[in-house]
Amino acid sequence: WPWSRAKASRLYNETVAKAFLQFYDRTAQVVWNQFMEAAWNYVTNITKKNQEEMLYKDVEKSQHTLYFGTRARLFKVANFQDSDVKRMLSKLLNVDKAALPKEELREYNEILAYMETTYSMAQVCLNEGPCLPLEPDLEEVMATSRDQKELLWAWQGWRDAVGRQLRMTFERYVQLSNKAAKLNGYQDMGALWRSTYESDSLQEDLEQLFQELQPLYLNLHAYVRRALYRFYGPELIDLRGPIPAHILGNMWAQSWVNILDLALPFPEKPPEDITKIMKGQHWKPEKMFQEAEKFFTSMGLLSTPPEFWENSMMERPTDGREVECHASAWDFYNGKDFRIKKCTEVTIKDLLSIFHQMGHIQYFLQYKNLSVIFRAGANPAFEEAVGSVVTLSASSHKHLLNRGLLSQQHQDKEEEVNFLMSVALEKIAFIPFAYLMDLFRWKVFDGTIEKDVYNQEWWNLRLKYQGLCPPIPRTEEDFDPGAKFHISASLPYIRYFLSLVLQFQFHEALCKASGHMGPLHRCDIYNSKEAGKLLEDVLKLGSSKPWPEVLEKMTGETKVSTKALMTYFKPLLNWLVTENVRQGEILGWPDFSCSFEERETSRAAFLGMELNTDLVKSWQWTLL
Ligand SMILES: C[C@H](N[C@H](C(=O)O)[C@@H]1CCCN1C(=O)[C@@H](N)CC(=O)O)C(=O)N1CCC[C@H]1C(=O)O
Ligand SMILES: [Zn+2]
Repeated sequence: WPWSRAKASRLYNETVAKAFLQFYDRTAQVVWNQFMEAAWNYVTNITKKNQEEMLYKDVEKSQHTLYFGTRARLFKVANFQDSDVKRMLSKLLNVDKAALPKEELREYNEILAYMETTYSMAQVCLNEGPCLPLEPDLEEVMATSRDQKELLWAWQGWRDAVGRQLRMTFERYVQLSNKAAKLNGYQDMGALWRSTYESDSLQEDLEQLFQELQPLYLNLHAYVRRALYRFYGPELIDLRGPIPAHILGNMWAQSWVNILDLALPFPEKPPEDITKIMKGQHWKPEKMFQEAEKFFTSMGLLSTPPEFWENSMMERPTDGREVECHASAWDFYNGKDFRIKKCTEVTIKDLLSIFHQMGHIQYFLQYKNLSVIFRAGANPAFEEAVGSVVTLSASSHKHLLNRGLLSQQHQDKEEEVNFLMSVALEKIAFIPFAYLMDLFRWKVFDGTIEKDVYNQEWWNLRLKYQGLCPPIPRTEEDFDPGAKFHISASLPYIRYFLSLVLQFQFHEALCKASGHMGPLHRCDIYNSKEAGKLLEDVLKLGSSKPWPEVLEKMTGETKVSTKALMTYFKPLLNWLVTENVRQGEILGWPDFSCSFEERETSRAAFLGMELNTDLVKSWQWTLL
């Protein structure tokens, strides 16, 4: 190639750079597409042969990345004019795991496949009876059982089947991850992950957002703790302590919406059971995907190509194939093939989750004509926020009524508080979980958390940020973080924390564009071409511009702000604070442990905590 013959770097000029990038783009589309096909074949039919094929294609992809990554370094971008060329070249410099020597790259890819497959194939067996997979069975138990012994069985069984198996492998994964990061010029893998946000104040900004959301979370935590106390009694709940992690309706306690029935502010006005209505209307998975797509096309956004409907996996296969059920959206980087893989059940929860996945597909469609280098969200949180922002409208009373999924015409004040509580149990409960997932991994990568204390440090963070504790004593034989998909699949998570704030900021901007008047939580942007245009202009930029510029295009602001989220939940916060003061609730968990065995080990953690109760008390009064 011309540049390989170039005598001096003076030939590595901007014109050559453009040819170099075009050649990269054309070849990357082929190499990445082949890898995605092999990866898809593996996760939708887990066999040794398919794993070998995927590992082989992964090596090819890494060779391609390394070839271009090393040559990109030779261009003197400083005096280049074209900002796109400069931005593309700088993105090529990070070759991630491709920097590892051949043998270690092979070992690393085998470790990644082993961890993700262990998670996807794990089951928990009843004494004589069947073995239950996570989806839908164990998740169903965690969501619907109100017998704390049964909940404990599923909670502990899942962690024995997954976390314990990954403990040793994870240690080697950390070593190789950090080696790869260092070979790319980063301190550790956490630093490499954080670099995608192009901000040197990311961690401080995130902590600031978390602190702003604390009053909302602490009030919800105290209120839910009271509700669980009423149902499970004092032998399980200490009204001044953390909540046992197995009774929140979710395997990881990351969403509490499944215990809405126990925490309904006005139980005499329960919301309609939309899952029942869907089943009564004979909804099928395909109809759920069509419903989600229709939301986007109603806004004038792009529809999915035929390949989507031909190639997606919308249900768990019944032909005995082992598959990875964790839902995901796939871009095959050929501008034509986009898919969702989901073991869909006909429930409102899965319908809303499909909106999230369809948001990824819409982003893929909007940026499909960009260079592959720019086929990503403005930052990973933008990717996550697109589907979630549409879900905020799709889950509104107005929208569900309009789509025939609710029959009750209007919502009175009390029903509205019930509705806001259901959204808060999904969104507010999620805040500290989404924050601590990468706080934990960043500390593991930078060595603050050493391998012989992984599990107790995990639980110290779960105590400090979520106000949870393990229902039974944990040891360093356990590896509870590994029981969460993204940790076994080595997928960063801070994107979901940032997306939680961003999606409300987007919601406010899109609702304004749609001409919505009135409370934010009643807004439904369905059918709004103005909102669709605003969203389209943002999505088609992909990652070609720094994300603050993209955020400004959408919202007029260049900074992530919790203002919209606080506006959305204001009516609920008022109700919560009044209720908590009436009950004389303690905000936070000064008793810091669930059971006497726990008391000793976590005392040190608690005493080291910054949580300052006087500060918290002051909030209570200001909020009042
Ligand atoms: C159910 C959802 N699955 C992820 C998602 O949709 O984000 C999957 C797996 C990880 C990445 N991914 C993708 O699809 C990517 N290809 C998207 C992209 O292109 O970046 C998920 O994990 N969620 C939803 C909310 C909280 C979190 C959870 O359930 O904890
Ligand atoms: Zn997502």
